[in-house]
Amino acid sequence: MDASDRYRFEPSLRWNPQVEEYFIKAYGADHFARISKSLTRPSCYSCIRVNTLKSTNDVILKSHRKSAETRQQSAIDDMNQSDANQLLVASRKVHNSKCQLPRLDYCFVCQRFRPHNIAYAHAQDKPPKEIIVSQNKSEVRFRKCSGIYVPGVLACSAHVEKGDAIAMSVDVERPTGWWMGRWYDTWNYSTGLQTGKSAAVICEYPNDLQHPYFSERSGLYIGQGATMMSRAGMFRYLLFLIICFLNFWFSDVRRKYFAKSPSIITAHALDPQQGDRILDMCAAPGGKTTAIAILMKDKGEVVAVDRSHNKVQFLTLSNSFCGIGASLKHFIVERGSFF
Ligand SMILES: C[S@@+](CC[C@H](N)C(=O)[O-])C[C@H]1O[C@@H](n2cnc3c(N)ncnc32)[C@H](O)[C@@H]1O
Repeated sequence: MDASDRYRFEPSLRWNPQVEEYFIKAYGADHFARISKSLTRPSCYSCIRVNTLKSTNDVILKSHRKSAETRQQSAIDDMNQSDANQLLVASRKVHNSKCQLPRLDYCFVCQRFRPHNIAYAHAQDKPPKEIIVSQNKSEVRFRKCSGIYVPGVLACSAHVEKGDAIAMSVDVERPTGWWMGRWYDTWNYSTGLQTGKSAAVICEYPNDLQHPYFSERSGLYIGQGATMMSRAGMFRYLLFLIICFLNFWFSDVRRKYFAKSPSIITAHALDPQQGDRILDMCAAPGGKTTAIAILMKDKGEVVAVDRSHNKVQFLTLSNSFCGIGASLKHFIVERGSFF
């Protein structure tokens, strides 16, 4: 395939005709076309809900701003003269502000300086270096507007160095990685729990990365990123961020202080009061459960149920880490199915 075709991606949405007609009537054709196009791009902001049982919006906002400045400075310090520098620095610039909606003043909005900063067509003046990632990982990352970590990488061009601009493609034929007759999915990004066995497999033998037939792989190009480590580094480190793809980071503000979650609106619509008894039927990973418990000021009763054993375990762990459930009369997390 010609490089000019391979490194171009023009995502578009196909709507159910009835839904499309409804929205066109509601918004007008032009406005709806713009909305439709925006939906093919990563969101340009994220909403952070502060755990008011542990901290306040002001404290978190200040700490987050400070760490964003530090990261930006370190990106500038790190600069080698590669064409990825601009991308790196731009992707680390974030602007945070308090949410202006009524009763949501304990949330803040992180907005990127250059929204939708993604190059869907690669500069054609030289053949790009490329990374192929698993479909599963790219979807998760795309939804969350974040980076790609080592376990999500299936193949990587030779001579990739830290700071290189990189074409990112998705292996659309394989949903995840394949090893010894079974699919692996080493890192659960939503829970942050690592399944030790399969992760070790990749570490000892990063099978796909060593394959010589990289150039024969088919991959759907989805955009450009900047590498945070060299190809050699990928063999050494297991879980490092490898592509800074539309990214902003929260790793240095600890999880117990906030959650990145739009569930907050749902919790407000429910309007839970202190002393209420609330059943959350499909609870994991706990976005609404924790939002509800916080609105109840941790006083009352919440029963959170999910059918997935692993997710229930994580929900229990993360809630106690967040200090939620400590003073609720009952805070029960169970495995079970409602439907
Ligand atoms: C989209 S997530 C829910 C998100 C969650 N409410 C929050 O705010 O973070 C859907 C969850 O429903 C669970 N689930 C699906 N079918 C279920 C069932 N029949 N009974 C209980 N849980 C179920 C899944 O395991 C999954 O964790």
